[in-house]
Formats: sequence, structure tokens, C-alpha cells
Amino acid sequence: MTPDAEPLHSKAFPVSWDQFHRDARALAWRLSGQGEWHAIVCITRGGLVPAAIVARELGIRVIETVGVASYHEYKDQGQLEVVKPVNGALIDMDGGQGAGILIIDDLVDTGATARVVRDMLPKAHFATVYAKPKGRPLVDTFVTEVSQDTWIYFPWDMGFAFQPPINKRSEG
Ligand SMILES: O=P(O)(O)OC[C@H]1O[C@H](OP(=O)(O)OP(=O)(O)O)[C@H](O)[C@@H]1O
Ligand SMILES: O=c1[nH]c(=O)c2nc[nH]c2[nH]1
Ligand SMILES: [Mg+2]
Repeated sequence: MTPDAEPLHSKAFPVSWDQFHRDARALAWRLSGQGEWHAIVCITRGGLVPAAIVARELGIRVIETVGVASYHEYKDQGQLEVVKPVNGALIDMDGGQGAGILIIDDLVDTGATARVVRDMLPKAHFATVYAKPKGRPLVDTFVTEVSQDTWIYFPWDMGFAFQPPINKRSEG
């Protein structure tokens, strides 16, 4: 990046545990009535927490995972790696190709993760709590859209920290 270039993520969207619980529950409300799913495939690790909340709300007890990692360093998208595939028997149920499966992740950003998982389960319903514009076309159901230059700070990545008073803060 040149010194004058705009940072890729210039805005911050911090999410508390309370807010995340409300948003994940709102996702469950949006999903209810849209279909009958016999299993959730949760994209680890970010999908684990919303999958637990949606599973509880919709009464789904079969939870499978697919492990996908691409942001190996903070905010830096690297090589996408499927670290754990989906269970083949689950993909083949209900006529195959992931029919009857609900895929859950915390967000779509560029859509790279969603594209890979959709290819594995083309007939599944893809749901996330948050979506950025590039990834949005790949998601069937989501709750809140944020701009592409926003970084979402999830509660499991955060901790309490001292905040200097506003009048003592330096610019930038
Ligand atoms: O739309 P994309 O640009 O692919 O980004 C979205 C993905 O990035 C994050 O996962 P990450 O790779 O950080 O792994 P993690 O879930 O284990 O934290 C997030 O949980 C999504 O799965
Ligand atoms: O914590 C995160 N916040 C984000 O905005 C994001 N985009 C991709 N991966 C992400 N992880
Ligand atoms: Mg993830």
C-alpha cells in the first residue's frame, strides 16, 4: 500500500455479545418459515456461535462443520484453505447436493469462502448474520449489510481496554 492510499478497511463496526445474540436471533426469525432443514453445516470457526443460536431457535440438532480459513493474519486475506471437508453422507441426503441443509457463517466479505462452500452444497440455503456488498449475491438470507470498507469486530475477538478521554486523543 502506498502511504497515501486509503486503507482497505477504514471503518469499524464493533459488535457486543448482546448485539450479536440479537442479530443471530433475528437471522433465525428470518429463516423460520422459509424451509425445513434437517441439518446445519456451520463454517468454522466464525459460524460456530451463530450456528448454536440458530440451531436452538429452529430446533435443529444435527450440526456438521466445514472448516475454511483465509484470513490468516488480522484483516489480511491470504490463500483460502479447506481445513476440513463436509461429511459426504450428509451431502447425499434428501436427493443430494446439500438439499435440506442450512449453511451458517458469521459474515460474507469478498464471498470467496461462500463460493467454495456453495460449490460443495449447491442446493443448500446459505445464511449469514452480516454481509458486505461483494459477498451479498452469494447469500440467501442475512440480517445486516455493512460497507465493503468496514471491518466487523466480533465479541470473541475483543476485550475490555482503557479508552482515553476524547479531549486527550491525538488525531488519526
Ligand atoms: O467472504 P470472505 O472474504 O471469504 O470472508 C468471510 C470469511 O472470513 C472469516 O473466516 P476466516 O477465514 O477469518 O476464518 P475463521 O472463521 O476461522 O476466523 C469469516 O468467518 C468468513 O468465513
Ligand atoms: O472479524 C472479521 N471481520 C471482518 O469484517 C471480516 N471479513 C472477513 N473476515 C473477517 N473477520
Ligand atoms: Mg470463517
